Amino acid sequence: MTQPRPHTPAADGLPFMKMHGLGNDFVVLDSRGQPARTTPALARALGDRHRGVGFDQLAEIRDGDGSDICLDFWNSDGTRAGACGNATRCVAAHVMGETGADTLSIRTARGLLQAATVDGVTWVNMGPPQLSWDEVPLAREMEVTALPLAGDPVAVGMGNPHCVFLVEDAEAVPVTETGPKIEHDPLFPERCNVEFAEARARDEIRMRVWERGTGVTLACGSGACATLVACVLRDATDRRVRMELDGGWLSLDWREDGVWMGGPTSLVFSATLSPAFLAEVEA
Ligand SMILES: N[C@H](CCC[C@H](N)C(=O)O)C(=O)O
Repeated sequence: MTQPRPHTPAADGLPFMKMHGLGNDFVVLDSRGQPARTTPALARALGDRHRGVGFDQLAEIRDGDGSDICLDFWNSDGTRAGACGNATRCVAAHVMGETGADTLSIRTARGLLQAATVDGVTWVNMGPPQLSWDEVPLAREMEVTALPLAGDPVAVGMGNPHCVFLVEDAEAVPVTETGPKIEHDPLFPERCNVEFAEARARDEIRMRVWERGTGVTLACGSGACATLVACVLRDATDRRVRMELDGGWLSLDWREDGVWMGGPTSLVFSATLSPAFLAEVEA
């Protein structure tokens, strides 16, 4: 399809923002007041770091639905992600900056999430963990703390599936070798994100991640939440920790109402996709 869409005259292209949280990087489309734009083909084309823009996830803001905004997430392989903690924080910081409010409600595939700015830091409640086999989901009925996998990992749903390994030394883990094997293990019918967590103290965790549909990233917010939950279930840490990821530090707090996560966010630039690029994607 080469016809320009009515709400974006060809001459204007498609505006987007590039953001990151701890180096977990995002292209953000703001489709409030207009039809959603993302297709699997657009996500793949934009996610190409050589011929597109490059991102770990694409996030698309839409008009609120009983919430301030709605947010959809895509991986660079064109698949959807039900949750993305770092992009949620980045978009929340941006929208709260626009309105001057210090709280925001965000509807995602996972449900309604709350964000808040406290002392200049953006926090998001990623919701309560999903700890039954069919919520994660796993292939068949079992305890999420008793998976038939070497290394005795814990499965945790945070709106997307995670498999968390508690390890002695996170630096020594061959993430690019083990990550994809676990991502595609038949135990996870929707594949999974894979985390390797070293509990350094009751209040500190080191974590490295392999993301479903993306690969190694510098950070993963929903993965950080899943990691905290796994460490608490194994009694390796308390419910409130600092976590070091490859891209920096997050604060996490598993409260009654869900897992809260706070940390830095950054808007890198705003730019416009050329009509020629869009026409190529749509061709
Ligand atoms: N980076 C994201 C998670 C992406 C998860 C995605 N790879 C999936 O398919 O679930 C985060 O900060 O939570």
